[in-house]
Amino acid sequence: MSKRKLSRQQRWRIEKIQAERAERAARRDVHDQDKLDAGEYGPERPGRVIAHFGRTLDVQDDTDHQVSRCHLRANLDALVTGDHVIWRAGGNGGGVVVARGTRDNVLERPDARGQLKPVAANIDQILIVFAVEPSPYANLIDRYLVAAEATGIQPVLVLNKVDLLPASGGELRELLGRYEALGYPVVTTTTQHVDGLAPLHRQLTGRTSVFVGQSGVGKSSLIDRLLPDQVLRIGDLSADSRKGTHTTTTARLYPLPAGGELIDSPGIREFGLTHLDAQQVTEGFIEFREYLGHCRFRDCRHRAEPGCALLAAVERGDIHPQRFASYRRILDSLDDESR
Ligand SMILES: Nc1nc2c(ncn2[C@@H]2O[C@H](COP(=O)(O)OP(=O)(O)OP(=O)(O)O)[C@@H](O)[C@H]2O)c(=O)[nH]1
Ligand SMILES: [Zn+2]
Repeated sequence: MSKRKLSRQQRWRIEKIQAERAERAARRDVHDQDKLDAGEYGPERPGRVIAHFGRTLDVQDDTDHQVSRCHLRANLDALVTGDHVIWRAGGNGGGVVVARGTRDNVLERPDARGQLKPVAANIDQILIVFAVEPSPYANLIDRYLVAAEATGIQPVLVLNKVDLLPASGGELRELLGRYEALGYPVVTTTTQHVDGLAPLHRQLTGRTSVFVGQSGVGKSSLIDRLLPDQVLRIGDLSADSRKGTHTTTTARLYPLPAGGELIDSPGIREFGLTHLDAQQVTEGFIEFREYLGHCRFRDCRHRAEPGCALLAAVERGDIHPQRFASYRRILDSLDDESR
């Protein structure tokens, strides 16, 4: 068989599969529409997506908090964990999602091909976890803050393993003071004391949060303590036979015992500085914002230009030199990545 013929045959197979798929989806939608018209589904109710497996979703009702496995009307775009939806209950515990609410914000991550894909929505705060050990490298915190600022979601700094801090408090305490002065909430934790998570509990109550941070800082340890009843937290998804191991990357929303929610997945935990441009980095340093647009040259790169408002602020001591150095390093690393 010639190479060409084989590839034509393959193409045909692919087209056939796609056509069948589209037809199936259309049939299901017509079928749904019939059922909706015939009143086989209950009334429209608000809910929230707490997990998703392709076009199958677990939706928690806003009123009675019951979870129903729903499918998505074929005319709706893919939803993510955290999305507010309108759904209708069907027979045997299932249902159909008929509309998506507007998103306050969305957390995105590049997929295998480098395309940004939403992974979770409607998040109130990103908890950036770092630790006394392994200690954060210079500008790690700034990198996370810039990435968080670009999403529009409030970042919160969580310093874990404070049981390992020297009595004097060390440099990290000083560093944290600087971020507090910029207006960032800072919380310190330890999993080694019974009440070591008290300040964290206060920060989480009534909000939807995600945890991010470097390996080894204690994210799993903290989350295990926050969700004591969720031993199967991530593992239970891979037991779902319909999607195999792929579902382990799916974000899931967990209610916190004291109120509030946590959205977690391995992918979310690895959230970091990806796909940012120079402008996002510049605006990600919140104390720079009041000076932006005040440089003598409109295209000022804030390097050595005369009349640079940022450099003048650093000079006066209004911008900390370490934050400015950090800014330059992050910009330089973007240049490296795009080369
Ligand atoms: N001393 C001390 N050790 C801690 C604390 N919290 C976690 N650890 C330890 O730090 C190590 C790493 O904790 P993990 O919870 O696995 O960290 P992680 O951030 O989930 O790491 P990855 O799974 O690699 O992303 C473990 O040996 C924990 O026991 C703490 O408050 N104090
Ligand atoms: Zn400038």
